[in-house]
Amino acid sequence: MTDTMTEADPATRPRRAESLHGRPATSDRRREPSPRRRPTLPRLSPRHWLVAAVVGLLLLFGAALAYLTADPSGREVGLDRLSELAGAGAVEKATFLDEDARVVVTTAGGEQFWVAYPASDSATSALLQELTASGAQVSVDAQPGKAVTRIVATGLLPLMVLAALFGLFFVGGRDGGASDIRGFGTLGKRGGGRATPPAVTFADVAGADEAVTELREVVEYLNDPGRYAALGANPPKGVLLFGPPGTGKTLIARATAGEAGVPFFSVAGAEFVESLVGVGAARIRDLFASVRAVAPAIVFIDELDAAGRRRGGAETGGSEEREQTLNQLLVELDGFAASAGIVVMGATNRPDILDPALLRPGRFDRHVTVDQPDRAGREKILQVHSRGKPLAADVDLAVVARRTPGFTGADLANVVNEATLLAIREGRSLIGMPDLVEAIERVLGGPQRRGRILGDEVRRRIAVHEAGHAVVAGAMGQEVHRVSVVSRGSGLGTVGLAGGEEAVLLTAAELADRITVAMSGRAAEEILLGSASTGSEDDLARATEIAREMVLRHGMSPTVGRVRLTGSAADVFLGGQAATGELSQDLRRRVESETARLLDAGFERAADVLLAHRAVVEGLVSVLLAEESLEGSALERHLQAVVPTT
Ligand SMILES: Nc1ncnc2c1ncn2[C@@H]1O[C@H](COP(=O)(O)OP(=O)(O)OP(=O)(O)O)[C@@H](O)[C@H]1O
Ligand SMILES: [Zn+2]
Repeated sequence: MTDTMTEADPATRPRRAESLHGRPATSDRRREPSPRRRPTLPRLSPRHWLVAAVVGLLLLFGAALAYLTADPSGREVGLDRLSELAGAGAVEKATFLDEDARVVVTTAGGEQFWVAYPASDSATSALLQELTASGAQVSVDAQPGKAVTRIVATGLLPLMVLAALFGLFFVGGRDGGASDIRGFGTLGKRGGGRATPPAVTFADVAGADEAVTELREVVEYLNDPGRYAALGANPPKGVLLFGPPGTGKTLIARATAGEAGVPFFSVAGAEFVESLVGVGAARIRDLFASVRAVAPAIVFIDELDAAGRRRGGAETGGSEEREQTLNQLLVELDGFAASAGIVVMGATNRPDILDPALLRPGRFDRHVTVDQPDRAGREKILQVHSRGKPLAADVDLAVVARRTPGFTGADLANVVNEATLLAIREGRSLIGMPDLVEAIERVLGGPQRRGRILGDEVRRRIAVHEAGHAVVAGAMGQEVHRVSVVSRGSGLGTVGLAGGEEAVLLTAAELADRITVAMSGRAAEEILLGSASTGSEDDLARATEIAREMVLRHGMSPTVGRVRLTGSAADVFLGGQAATGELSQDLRRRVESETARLLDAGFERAADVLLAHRAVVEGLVSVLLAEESLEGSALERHLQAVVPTT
């Protein structure tokens, strides 16, 4: 059981999650500015190469023609005029341009003109002799450059243009075999995929161990799809990656393909939503046709929410198109067999707005959370990105990691990049610590980051809240396997508790414990910080729900009695609204006060534990502020003093 300090919709929580946490008063992380796209050089497909070749060849052809037809200097005169001048000894210089079939003549007076070769070769040699005899300085230029150019321009170039055009039609005429450059031609034609698997592997992904572990199954499946089919096992057909922008969802999907050695098709959800009805659906059909041709393969749909938005909303324009697109996507997802070896991975940071039909079994039924990295994760990411970069001896990546809480993988890649640029700009061959520090400032100052970073005070409050949950849960004998103040999905911090959720029966004492654990974050804030915050809203909602059910459903309140209050009024009550009618005024009051009493009791118990172990809580808070997350034996050591001995 994971207890997530969630601030968002239930849909954003990992399945089987129990939430003990709350939302900050104002921010809504889901409305974050859309993810930055790092500019990358487009990969050229054969099709693009061919287009480039045709254009290039045509340009060459034009240049050659211009060269060949360029006029020699001077005006043209007749042969007889030349003979006249030669006879008078007035020709100073005569050049026979063989390729142009012209004679360029300079007179004693410095005048320049040209004469076309006579009609026959013999006449031309006669002219040559005549000019030589006249005392003119005569030369013959065979113009080898022009000769070659003429052959190329009139023979070879047109042939090459024709060949390239032919290739273009051939490549363009079938699916696949193209790249994933966005916005060029139709999706079907460019296919989105490359037959060669990406070069990135899990080794290039750092600080996302949980996600990587879950995706190993996908790799295994792609390595041998037939085995899944033979065993009748449920293959990982659709995987939904969710997490904040820049946490490496695209990278992880690409690395999964690289690890499995299969082609990777990448498209953006928005590409399927056109204004023309039916175009998006046709693109999806084309895409999957190309994927089937090269399977096993991975299809990655970035920003899945753009195409997979909940249907039937009151939207203006484009909704019919969106519906058709979504339906086609569902048809494709249902259409391929377990042995097909096709895995569709979707990424979103708004799982709450996805159409529920997309999340059904057999579709996007595997959910992988891609978290913001914690301190250790950030250090590993920094290591990955500074691989092969010249770091000065004073650089300590652990220190950089400590200084960058809240930074995503993309932010950290940016930091290393900026630091490199700084060093280059100043003509240094090594990247120093000052460069990295300056780079952190620059990335922090960027427009994307400013809203996302949490102030020290808020971080401390989150740490206090989470430490409170952890210590109280530990004291209640629950197994706490992880505490973290790193935002997870849309949450602020988390406490991972083992077991519990699947219990068949729960005793009144166990329910009371749950209320106590839920109230403990709030209690810690009040005790250690002297005030409450909005961060406990979800915790309170949970605790209240449990308390109401104890009173109304399970007859666990002495004052209300061992009774199951049924009927619509009680259900309304359970739904959190004031009951009307059916429950008597008196009974209603008793239900209310019993609920409040159970909640108060839970709070008091939590507060008692926290007061008794205040030093443990404070110790945990400072470790959390430094390390950001704590698990395994390190966490065990911290909670040792509070865990009851059995
Ligand atoms: N865990 C990580 N390990 C190493 N590098 C990372 C990691 N996360 C992000 N990066 C770096 O940040 C870049 C951007 O990440 P990516 O585009 O994969 O994020 P994303 O979650 O898909 O974001 P978006 O929501 O913006 O699409 C990656 O190409 C990589 O360089
Ligand atoms: Zn909480």
